[in-house]
Amino acid sequence: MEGSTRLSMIKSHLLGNFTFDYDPSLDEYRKRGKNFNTNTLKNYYYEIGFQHYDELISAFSACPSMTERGFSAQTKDEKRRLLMLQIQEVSQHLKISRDEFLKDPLRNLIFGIYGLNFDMSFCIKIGVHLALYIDSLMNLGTEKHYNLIDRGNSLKDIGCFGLTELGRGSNVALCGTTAHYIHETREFIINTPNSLSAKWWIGGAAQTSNKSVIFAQLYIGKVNYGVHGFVIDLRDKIKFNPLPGIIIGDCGSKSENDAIDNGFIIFKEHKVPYDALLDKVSQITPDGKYVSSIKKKEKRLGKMLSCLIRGRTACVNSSEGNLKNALTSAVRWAAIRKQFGPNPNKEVPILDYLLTRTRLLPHLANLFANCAANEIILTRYQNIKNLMEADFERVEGTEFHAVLSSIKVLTTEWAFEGIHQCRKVCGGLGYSKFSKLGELLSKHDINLTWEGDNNILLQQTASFIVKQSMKALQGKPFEVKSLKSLNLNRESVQSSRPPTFILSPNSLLACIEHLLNMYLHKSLLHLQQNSTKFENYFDVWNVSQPVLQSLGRVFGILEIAKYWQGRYESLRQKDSEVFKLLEKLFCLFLVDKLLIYRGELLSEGYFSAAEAKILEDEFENLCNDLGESAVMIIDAIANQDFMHGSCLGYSDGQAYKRYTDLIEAQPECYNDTSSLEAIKKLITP
Ligand SMILES: Cc1cc2nc3c(=O)[nH]c(=O)nc-3n(C[C@H](O)[C@H](O)[C@H](O)COP(=O)(O)OP(=O)(O)OC[C@H]3O[C@@H](n4cnc5c(N)ncnc54)[C@H](O)[C@@H]3O)c2cc1C
Repeated sequence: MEGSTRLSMIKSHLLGNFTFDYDPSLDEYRKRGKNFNTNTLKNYYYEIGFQHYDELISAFSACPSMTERGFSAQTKDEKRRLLMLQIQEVSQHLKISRDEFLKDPLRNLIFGIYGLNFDMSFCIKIGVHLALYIDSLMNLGTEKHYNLIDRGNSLKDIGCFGLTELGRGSNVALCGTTAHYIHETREFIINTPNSLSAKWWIGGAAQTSNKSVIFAQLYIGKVNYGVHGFVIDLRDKIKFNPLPGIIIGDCGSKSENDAIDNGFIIFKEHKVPYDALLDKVSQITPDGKYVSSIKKKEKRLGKMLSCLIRGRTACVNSSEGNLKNALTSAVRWAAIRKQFGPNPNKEVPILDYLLTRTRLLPHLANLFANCAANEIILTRYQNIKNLMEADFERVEGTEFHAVLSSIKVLTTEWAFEGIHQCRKVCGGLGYSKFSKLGELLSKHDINLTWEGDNNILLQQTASFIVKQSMKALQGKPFEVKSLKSLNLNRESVQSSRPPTFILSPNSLLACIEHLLNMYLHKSLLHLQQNSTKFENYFDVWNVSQPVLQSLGRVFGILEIAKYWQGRYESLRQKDSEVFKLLEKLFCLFLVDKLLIYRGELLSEGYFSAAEAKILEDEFENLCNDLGESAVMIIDAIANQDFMHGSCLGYSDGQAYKRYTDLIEAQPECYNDTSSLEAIKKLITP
């Protein structure tokens, strides 16, 4: 037992009403796990950007507001104050500047990942400024905006990102805010023409930001040139009041993430200078003519929205952090918590039950898949960014958008389901605020909607696959890697059967590939059949959605799986035990996904009922086998205890003591008189 743990146990014996002997349950489970090198697994998991983690861990650990954050922040205001303090403290320990970013963009991305592992609100608050506001200036602005980027990086300005409106979210092309060009003075008048056009939900607008990138319809005379970005001062920097012609309010309490001050913004004929226009793509010449390097309006909109890439990336990263923190609590707690047993005097840990293992282990496999998804982005992001800077319309850019959209959907959904399962595995104590699981679930929830609603994003992935396939059917071969495994021959897809050794990683992967081809042909068939029933493509597309959504999903699963397999293969020679462990997690991931689509595969005749049964058995075998090592796996990849902050998930395994200490530390624990008067009135003496 560590000295500090022993000391705090002695103190609690003296002060509290709950006393516990040292609980060895977690240590005992650790000894049971299959012997593998946890360092190899840790190095594998954090390999990309490994060099940056030490800097981040020591910066975060040096901030008292982060290591001792506790559970005291209750109200919206308290949460906001604490968050600002955390940002302030971290910024004193970490160098952030445009030069640092350009020198090493990976460092910034890893900073985002680590921050999201600490707390979504923390990272989103600073992320809206650093990623959405500053990225918009970098992607859409020109040299004259560099000064603003530097000011933003050194926190002399704080900016927000104003796209969504009260009346319009997903359909941003129809945003209502207008920017009318006045040629005489070379200014724009920014206006909110009606209540539904108020900018809404804008993170950081209600209190923190003095600047914003605002998206508005650009008009010259009566001609509308579509949505453009403008960088606009919102407040004076002395009193922090909104400038004349700008009204700002708070969007009110939310389900969670209240530390982020989401606000609404109304413009009343507010004048801004010409340089407010982020003019990399489009300019207005001195004689008042509109010129643009991207001719089509909808393509220009695509460029404007490319600023959302990092936001979407953040959703994938944050899913990994949230799910990992939840699993850390649930797996450790399941090794500590004992219920029932063959011997009435000796209960067994709930993690011993096959049922618990089948509830937790598929989510652990998803977590490793999410880690692979993070890496797909980390390894491709800079290259794609450079390619798109040179030529925005490159097909590689569209492909990246399709891949990112699908993996954003998958990972955010996996994390949501996984966190909820972890809450249930932790039973009643999982519902306590001190387990952090409820907070994680509510905070994570919005990842399924912001940065592109998941259902809309899947449509974009499906649209990319369908368009490219139509071109390929007309004789233009697939140009991008992710589509090379598509088989355009419907008969050959329909007649294909699973490889004999259905349970090997390659055979399972082949089944997923088949599933993708099956959904491709189903989608094309649905679109074709529906085009005879409906007059316009809008309706054809909409009624074909159920099958198109599956196409978008399976595409992402295959992309992640292909990447993941390549990564763990690199360990085959280096460490055969860790290699075998990762291979099992990989197979569990694929088996779990194939079981989701088992009905479809059976009805298409791809599987027989006996083959489906083999898959079901394998699912149980893998969960059972991996369940034995689950604590060791979590130990290898878990965050430091202060990062997850859950009393159930601490690495010392003293969950009961940590929980009751927190309960007794609450001022109202033994002395809550808040409703005493009302109770007295209610109860007749
Ligand atoms: C806490 C929070 C913070 C935010 N921060 C910001 C910010 O800083 N800046 C900013 O600009 N925005 C921000 N947003 C807005 C966010 O990006 C939008 O909420 C999101 O894009 C979804 O738009 P919506 O809410 O209008 O939903 P809608 O677009 O109205 O969608 C509602 C439902 O309709 C469905 N739907 C829509 N179209 C279709 C279709 N064609 N087919 C089938 N179904 C469809 C969707 O799937 C969804 O389920 C924030 C939102 C929240 C809640």
